[in-house]
Amino acid sequence: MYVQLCFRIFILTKNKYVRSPHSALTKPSPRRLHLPTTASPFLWIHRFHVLSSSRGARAIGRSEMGSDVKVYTLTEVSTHNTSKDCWLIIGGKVYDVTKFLEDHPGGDEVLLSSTGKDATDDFEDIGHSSSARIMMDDYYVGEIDVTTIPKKVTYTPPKQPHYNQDKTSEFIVRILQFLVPLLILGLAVGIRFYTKSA
Ligand code: HEM
Repeated sequence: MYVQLCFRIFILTKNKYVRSPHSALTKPSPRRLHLPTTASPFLWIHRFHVLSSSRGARAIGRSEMGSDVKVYTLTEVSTHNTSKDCWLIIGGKVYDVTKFLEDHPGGDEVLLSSTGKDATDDFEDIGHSSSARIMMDDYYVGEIDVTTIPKKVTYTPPKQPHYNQDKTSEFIVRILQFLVPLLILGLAVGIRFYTKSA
């Protein structure tokens, strides 16, 4: 504790010392994380300390620190699938929308039908407004363990078989197309000739 205090005093005085005359014109931000202007190890230690403090934790974000975020599996979330207890998975996050069911402008049924799966696509397809996205924060309960969500199966159509791969049969068909009408014509002429002479 004492050593930490000494470091801080030293760093504060050192920061004051290294600050250029230009920076004195601007109001120094207390939240700014000072990047070391020198290769001083003290400044690196100070930066590390700020990052690991609660202030730094907030700057990084709750999810990256991972301490106060609850991570749920798909199976856990799937159990909350009734009008009295309804959870959704949208964008890797879990939302308890039970209290929102009646107020949802799109109705409660769509929300209930989006339980037990990743509802991100359903949510995005509607084209929800930015105010709807801000509203979501009120219902946030945790993160989803993405490994528990089955991967999307993309449909790839089966390869069509090439029926006309055999060139020989194609050639025979073409010849027949030409010969058959000729044969019919010849037959007709022959019959006509035969009946006339008879
Ligand atoms: C926490 C999650 C959700 C919140 C906070 C939310 C909020 C809203 C809001 C505020 C609207 C009004 C229009 C807008 O401002 O965009 C809306 C409309 C709608 N939402 Fe949601 N929604 C959520 C999840 C979902 C999900 C998962 C679906 C599933 C399909 C859905 C389907 C709809 C539909 C169909 C409408 C009506 C759109 C229209 O009439 O044009 N919502 N939602």
